[in-house]
Amino acid sequence: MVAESVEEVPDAAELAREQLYFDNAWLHREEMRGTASSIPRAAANSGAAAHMRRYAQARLEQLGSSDDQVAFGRIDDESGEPLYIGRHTIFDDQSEVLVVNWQAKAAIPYYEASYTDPLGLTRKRSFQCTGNTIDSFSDLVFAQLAAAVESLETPPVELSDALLRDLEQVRTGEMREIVETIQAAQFELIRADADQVLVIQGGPGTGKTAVALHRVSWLLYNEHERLTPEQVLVVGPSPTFTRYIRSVLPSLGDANVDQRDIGKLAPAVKADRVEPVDLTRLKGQARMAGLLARGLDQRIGVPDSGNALQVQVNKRAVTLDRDTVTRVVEQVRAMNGSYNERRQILRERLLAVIRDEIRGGFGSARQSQPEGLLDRLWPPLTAASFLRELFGSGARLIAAAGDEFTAAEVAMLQRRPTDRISEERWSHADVALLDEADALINGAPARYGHIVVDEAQDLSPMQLRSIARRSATGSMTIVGDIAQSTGLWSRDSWDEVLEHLPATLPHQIRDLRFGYRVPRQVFELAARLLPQAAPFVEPPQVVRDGPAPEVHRTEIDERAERVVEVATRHAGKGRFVGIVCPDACRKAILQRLDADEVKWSDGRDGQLGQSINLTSPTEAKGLEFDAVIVVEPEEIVSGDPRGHRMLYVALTRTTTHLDIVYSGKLVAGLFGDDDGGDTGEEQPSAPPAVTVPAQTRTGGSNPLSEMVTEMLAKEVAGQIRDACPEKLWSPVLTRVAELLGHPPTAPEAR
Ligand SMILES: Nc1ncnc2c1ncn2[C@@H]1O[C@H](COP(=O)(O)OP(=O)(O)OP(=O)(O)O)[C@@H](O)[C@H]1O
Repeated sequence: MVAESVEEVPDAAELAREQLYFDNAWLHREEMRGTASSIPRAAANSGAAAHMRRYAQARLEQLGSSDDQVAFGRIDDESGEPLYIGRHTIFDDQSEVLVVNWQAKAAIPYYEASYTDPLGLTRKRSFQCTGNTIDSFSDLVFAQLAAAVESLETPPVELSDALLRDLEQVRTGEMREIVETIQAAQFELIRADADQVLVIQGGPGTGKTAVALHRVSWLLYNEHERLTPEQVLVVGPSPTFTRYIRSVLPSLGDANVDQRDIGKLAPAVKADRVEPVDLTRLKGQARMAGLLARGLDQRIGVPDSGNALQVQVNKRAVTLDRDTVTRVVEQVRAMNGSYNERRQILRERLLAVIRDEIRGGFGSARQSQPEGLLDRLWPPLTAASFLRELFGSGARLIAAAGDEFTAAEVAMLQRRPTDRISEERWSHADVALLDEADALINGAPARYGHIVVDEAQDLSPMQLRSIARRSATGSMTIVGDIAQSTGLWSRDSWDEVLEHLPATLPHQIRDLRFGYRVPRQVFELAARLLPQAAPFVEPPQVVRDGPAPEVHRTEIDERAERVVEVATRHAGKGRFVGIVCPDACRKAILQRLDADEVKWSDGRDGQLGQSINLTSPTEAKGLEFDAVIVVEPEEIVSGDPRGHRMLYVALTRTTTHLDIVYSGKLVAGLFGDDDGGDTGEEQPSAPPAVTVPAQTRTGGSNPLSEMVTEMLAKEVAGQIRDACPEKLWSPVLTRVAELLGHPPTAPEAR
């Protein structure tokens, strides 16, 4: 469990001294801001001025706003020399550093010093400010901390008040930077070597996304000679997620990083075609890459038809020698390079063949039109036209499939093309195929020096290939949680992801163990799913408490009303609310929201609103809300091949409040094993959360289950008592047991 850290209370004189330092640093920062603003005025011409304006703007952004506190921390080493840590470096008139920025190597001990290894520090101070006015500060004095810890049996997790305060803050629709409170284990990953594939694995809310984004900022600062913001790509699972995280890097001063969702990597198409699950899965498999490569190669060749080798030279038809053309085509086909690069080479070679053929008889070869012949030998294609023609032709598909696909799979891939290519409708799975085809036809896309992939555990092999081909060096940060891996590509191991990523650099898988988002009471409930969802995963250790989850049992036709009622109650208290509901319940809830004129936002639109948001469990991945309402958990479980994982995701989106609204069955195992068939009346709230540590949640008695049993038993007893005389109680109970399929054990046998 987490222990209180040893922190000193500030004294007034020291506070005043610190404020003087802050005021002085503030004045110097203002001077630096003034200098930055005047840079464009020094430009010799308008071109230079534009360039300098951009530079000045970037410099001003780096320096933050006038209202920002100059520093958030200070470290003192054994020499007694303090070092102030802030978001931006501040110099005085003699170019001495007054405040060092958090990414600087000198700031490392601020994050990584601990009572076991203080890294030469005697003290770490954290400031709480309003603007640049220090309200208070707290100190960790490492010698005192070590002494205090020695007296404890279990070493504590060091948690500062600043961290706990930060975690308690009300959330908005956008993720925030966490530079003030990054924890040592997180910082170690943030500054891990760039030359690797670093996999950050961790339970919900362990800070994986936050760490990956701060890692980008760290690398941009410390590796600036080889990495610019434009050379970094951050890939998220959905537009909503990308919007949710998009302001973190700009707020760290790194605005030009390319942040996109996985659907936006390929050539732009509208991907709204709905396809059967089997087809989506087939299209995501890596062997589709072979099919596309073969299919494209099969578009090249010398046609049999009579006039195929005719070209017009100086308005006269000339037929080229078949053997010669065939030899040239085969030579070019065997070359390296994209389809279009080689097509260009073939054009040049055809001109040479024409030159030889006419030997000056029909005028110059330059007056020939080889385009028609070129198109017949090597047709002009775009990714979309190639894929449309491939899927539209059984013969082409069969030839491209070779031995690697069954006849049934080929039949599944075939579809009738639309009359016009602009009318073609593409599916999500097609997007990665279009990207693969585009790379084959036009060559590799723009490549990046470092790529971050969030929620990587769910991506298809074809999507992973899309990402891999954008990596210039193999340097990547892969983020996710195997216990949250759901959908068609749910996995039990990172190896299945790594096999599709570049292997030019070594990889390592690192765990984050502390859960910062989800309060203990909620996590203990969610963790009950883990033995079934991901038995091999060690649950994170939660760091704070919150209110117990509430369970609402309603009639099916009152379910939407109850959901909206709970959501508006939370929203009324200024909370950022997420309704996580399976598709089957969605319509009724949104109708109810509209009927009640409640302002809400649709997670499918790619943007979260400030108040009530409606999302599916899949869309909710990676997001968080102050209050989460999970609707009909049983349907969430049955709606995904890894339904228990999906429910685990849904339940762990909250930073504070969790409500579960259901009308059917409650998922077996969530509240114990006996609650699946409960038919009781409304159950206004769940029993309080158990205090069993997550690590010991399996085996032994189950207090939550006992409480539910007790509650339901009392409810049923009340109904029987009200409904019939005492002499009927026993036969009624016997009949109830029979109806449930469990004849009661004879009393004497118990
Ligand atoms: N050191 C920290 N200081 C302050 N807040 C933190 C810290 N670490 C994590 N958090 C907060 O915890 C919450 C969860 O973080 P994040 O979304 O990065 O977790 P995650 O591991 O990616 O979760 P999930 O697996 O659910 O996507 C965020 O609100 C984040 O700001």
